Amino acid sequence: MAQLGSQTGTTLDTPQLPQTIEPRNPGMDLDMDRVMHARANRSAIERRAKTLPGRRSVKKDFQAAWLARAISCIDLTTLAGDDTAGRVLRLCAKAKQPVRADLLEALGMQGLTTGAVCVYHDMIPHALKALEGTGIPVAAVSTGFPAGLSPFHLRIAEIEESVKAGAEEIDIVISRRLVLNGDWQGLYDEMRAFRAACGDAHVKAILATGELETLQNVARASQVCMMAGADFIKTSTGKEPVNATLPVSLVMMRAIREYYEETGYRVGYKPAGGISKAKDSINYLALVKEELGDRWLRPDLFRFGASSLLGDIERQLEHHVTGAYSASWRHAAG
Ligand SMILES: O=C[C@H](O)COP(=O)(O)O
Repeated sequence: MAQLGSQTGTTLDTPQLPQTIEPRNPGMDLDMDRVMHARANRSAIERRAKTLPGRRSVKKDFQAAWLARAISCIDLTTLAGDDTAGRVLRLCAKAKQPVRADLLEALGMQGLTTGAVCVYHDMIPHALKALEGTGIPVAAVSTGFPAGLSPFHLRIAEIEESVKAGAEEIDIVISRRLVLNGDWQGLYDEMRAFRAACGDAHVKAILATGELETLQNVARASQVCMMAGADFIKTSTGKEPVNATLPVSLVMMRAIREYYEETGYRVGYKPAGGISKAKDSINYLALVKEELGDRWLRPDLFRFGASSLLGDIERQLEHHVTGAYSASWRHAAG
């Protein structure tokens, strides 16, 4: 596998998981001082975010490795009302072999898979069967996804059912109204209960940032969910009018960094919704590298929630192999 590098000249090794898997985030008591201290200066965040797209220059030799890393971090997703077993089987086939075999061979990337497959509860058995023996985990969205407005006991029961069905990762949605009302104790208690219902499964907390009104709310909700034991914080369901953005990602990554500095626990990050271009995936990976460091550039701490990103990455890898880069990609890659 080629090394991963950036304009800084630094390199990373292969995208396999490290020997030591991160311990689960045990959470901590709700610390209201820290919650109220969590702030986000919108204009400073937006200024910084504007410097990102187009400035990232990934050397040509490293481009395929960056894209391979992106693939290894995708939660390959189908979350549609008309999902069928057949669609989930096709999705799982893509997760197992994300790129054409001849391309993988030409790039020396045999064995590459996506990070996980993400489906609704009813699709878990189909995904598990299709992924048997691959080590690719099944993630299930839960708690009345995407609105999260079903009765609380049913949201807990849904998590328990999905864990029982074999999902190793549960993507819960928080109650946005708790954030909008500044009810941080309520959010903490809700997240704590979701965490407990997940048992040994990893829990990703979807904040639905496009509905939280301010970046300060995003910063505070991130802190509260981590204190309550979230293993990942995730931007969006993909169903809000505004989903993952770079400014929101900056705020959430900085919250993760603060939590790590404070507690020693690494919480993962998952931008989701509307990420469909290979060059966008590079921007996100570069941001993770700059804000959190290389350790977060692995599937146990970083995922893209994406239904259509893989197709564009495959096209770009094909161009890489044939040498036929598109003009826009050349520009984005520097
Ligand atoms: O969590 C994943 C998102 O729902 C995927 O959103 P997308 O279909 O815009 O890629």
